[in-house]
Amino acid sequence: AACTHRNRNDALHPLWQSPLTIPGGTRQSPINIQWRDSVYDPVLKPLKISYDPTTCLHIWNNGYSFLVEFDDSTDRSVIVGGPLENQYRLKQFHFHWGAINEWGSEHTVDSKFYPAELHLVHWNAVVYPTFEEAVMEGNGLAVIGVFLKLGAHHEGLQTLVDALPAVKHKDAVIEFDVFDPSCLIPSCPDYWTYAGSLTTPPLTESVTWIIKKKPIEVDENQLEAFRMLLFTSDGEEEKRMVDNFRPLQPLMNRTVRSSFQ
Ligand SMILES: COc1ccc(C[C@H]2SC(=S)NC2=O)c(OC)c1
Ligand SMILES: [Zn+2]
Repeated sequence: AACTHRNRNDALHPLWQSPLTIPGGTRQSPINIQWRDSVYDPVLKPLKISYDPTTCLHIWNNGYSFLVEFDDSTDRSVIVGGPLENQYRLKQFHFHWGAINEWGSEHTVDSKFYPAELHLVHWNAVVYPTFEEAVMEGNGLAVIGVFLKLGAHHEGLQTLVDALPAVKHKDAVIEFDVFDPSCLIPSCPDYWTYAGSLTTPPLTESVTWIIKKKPIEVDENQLEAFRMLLFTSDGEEEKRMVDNFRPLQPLMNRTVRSSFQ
């Protein structure tokens, strides 16, 4: 079902009024990760994650997803190592999800969709003066992708879920002042990495993707809480915020590397 869902009118998908592809794009995201085609790279280091929970600022509904934004004016919440040459600063995290549990993730593994996918967005503040400039550069961003699968209740996610009714409508924002997003990242160190892009406009090819092999488990109520958010502003005709993921893009001349054998 998911595959027909994706093929039917992808270009007309509500989220993609703008052109689906960028002219000359050679490293677009998301992609299908074919496990057996990924290449183990022994040179890849473990990813080092150090987040300061007090850098958390607020949650807001931007009309595409809900974002938790961080104070990225200093190096208090950073990642380093893995495939990265520099240290990258945490700017925000957000999710992508489906209307039903059969699909929702942006990346797939051996053509399997997960019900949702978490993106933790970081930028290269060592080389670039601002996030906006980093967004335009090949080594500007590093995004950690974490798959969500249906299973046990996730305690750490619940604090976030409890705040969602307050940001039901587009442009709603609430203060969210202490949260450590490392509780959303599996302890298993294994990941895939490849060179890709933003998955929404401007679709710039500036992302080093780090996709965790292990998903986190969340329960049905927690996924349903995502689905009660709205794409629309207060007062407009309600459109549920679901299926906010981009269709799969061609791998082209890329290799997906794995940190594990
Ligand atoms: C202008 O710069 C932007 C615009 C949009 C997003 C969010 C997109 S990109 C991604 S990964 N997932 C998403 O939903 C950015 O995130 C880095 C950066
Ligand atoms: Zn995303």
